[in-house]
Amino acid sequence: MSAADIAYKSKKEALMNKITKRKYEELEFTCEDEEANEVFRKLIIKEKEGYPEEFYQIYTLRHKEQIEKSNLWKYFYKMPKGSILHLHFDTCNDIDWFFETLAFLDTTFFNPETNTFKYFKSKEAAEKGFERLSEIRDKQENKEEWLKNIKTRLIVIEDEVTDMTRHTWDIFETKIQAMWQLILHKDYFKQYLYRTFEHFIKEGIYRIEARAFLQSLFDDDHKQIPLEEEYAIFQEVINKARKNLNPNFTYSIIIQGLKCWDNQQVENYMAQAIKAKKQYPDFYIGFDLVQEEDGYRMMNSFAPALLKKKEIEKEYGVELPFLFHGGESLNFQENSNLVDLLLLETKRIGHGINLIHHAYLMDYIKNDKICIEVNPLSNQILRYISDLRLHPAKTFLNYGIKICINPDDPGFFGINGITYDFYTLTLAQEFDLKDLKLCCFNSIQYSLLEEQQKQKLLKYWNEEWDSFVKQFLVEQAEQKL
Ligand SMILES: O=c1[nH]cnc2c1ncn2[C@@H]1O[C@H](CO)[C@@H](O)[C@H]1O
Repeated sequence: MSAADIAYKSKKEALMNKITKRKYEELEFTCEDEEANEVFRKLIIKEKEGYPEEFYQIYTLRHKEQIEKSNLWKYFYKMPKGSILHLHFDTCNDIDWFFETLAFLDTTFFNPETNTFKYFKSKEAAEKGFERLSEIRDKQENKEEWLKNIKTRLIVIEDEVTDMTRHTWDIFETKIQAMWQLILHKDYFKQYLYRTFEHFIKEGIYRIEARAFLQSLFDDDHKQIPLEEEYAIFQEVINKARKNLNPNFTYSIIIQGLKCWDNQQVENYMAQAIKAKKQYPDFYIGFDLVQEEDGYRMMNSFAPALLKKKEIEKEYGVELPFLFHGGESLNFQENSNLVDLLLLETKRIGHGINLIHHAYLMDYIKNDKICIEVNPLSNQILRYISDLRLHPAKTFLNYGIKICINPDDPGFFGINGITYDFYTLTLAQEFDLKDLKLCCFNSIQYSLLEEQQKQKLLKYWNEEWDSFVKQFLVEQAEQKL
């Protein structure tokens, strides 16, 4: 090698060191991590060979069954993933389970005209148009076909995702709301929530920060439940999960309001949210506004209401951070919500897709360590990114921006848990094991856990991660023999 070659090589090495240091600044890798990473990188390329080109496009979940049977699925499933930081509390229904447990109870009613489900304590109490679902089923000649069809009322299906004559958000919102009057009944909700926990905890999730409405649960007479009772219901299910599934598990709520509200409604709701935080500070941990971002007002129009937060916080003597959705948009001129999110001091950003187009903000977001909650399959199903290879996740990651991987509304996408998002994003963008370790680490590091608890969870996750990597290496070595 010539002197010039040697100099070039060492210059390149120095540059690469600088780049990786910036990307991994808060994280360390063991020798086993490095070794496993090399194996994993090759396996990902091999795994990709099993799928056709269209795997990444438009509706990747059409390959759901093949994904579950793939060589690497079990590793993705078992990987200790840390936290889920972006999930809507009411969109996790495990459809098959629902039809086995709750759908045919005497209190489950359905209106075939409006396609809505609703709880009624008795037949006499049922509103016009609603029939017991079990009685509707009993009248069917072909029960199997009917069951298959009714299941599609609760999820977004491929035909809807690909039907360009319809706006997916309309389909999506209608289907979500069709379940509220049933699943948010206090007794149904307890079972539903526990089932959600089971899925996530089995997949190596130790914490969930879910977006939820304040006081959305109701009793047998459809009366809203007081905050104290609602809190008690959540705690009962969380404690059961801690006892039966994992004692390290925690669940907190980011209170979500709606973008269709006017500023007075937002302000009043925010005040209620701050009051709830004062009462249960570990449980109610943040504030957000949801719904289709470009379907309603822009964030700067909400600012007059949102800026009142500091005043209200002072009054109650607590702080309730903003954790806003933002940049879930393909409108680049009209939508500069990300700028407003920075000014409003959001702690994290849900989605952040159009940050690529407001690239002048990337430095601020990196330096302020504002974690981006990435939701790959949601972005594809809601038609923001049709090809997962073009998702900005890896660009953010390589730039040094903190990201974590999330499922957003898994039940409504017809899946359970978070593994599908991990798997499909990894294949699409050729994430390696170090990238994934970073995403998992970020999901704990940028959670809103109180510092001591966070350190404790990081330690636990680290141990789980190390044994996962060791096991992976052992199995890979055995396969080679
Ligand atoms: O990706 C999203 N962006 C914005 N809002 C969403 C998204 N997914 C769900 N919701 C909102 O959350 C409610 C359920 O809790 C949905 O009805 C929808 O308004």
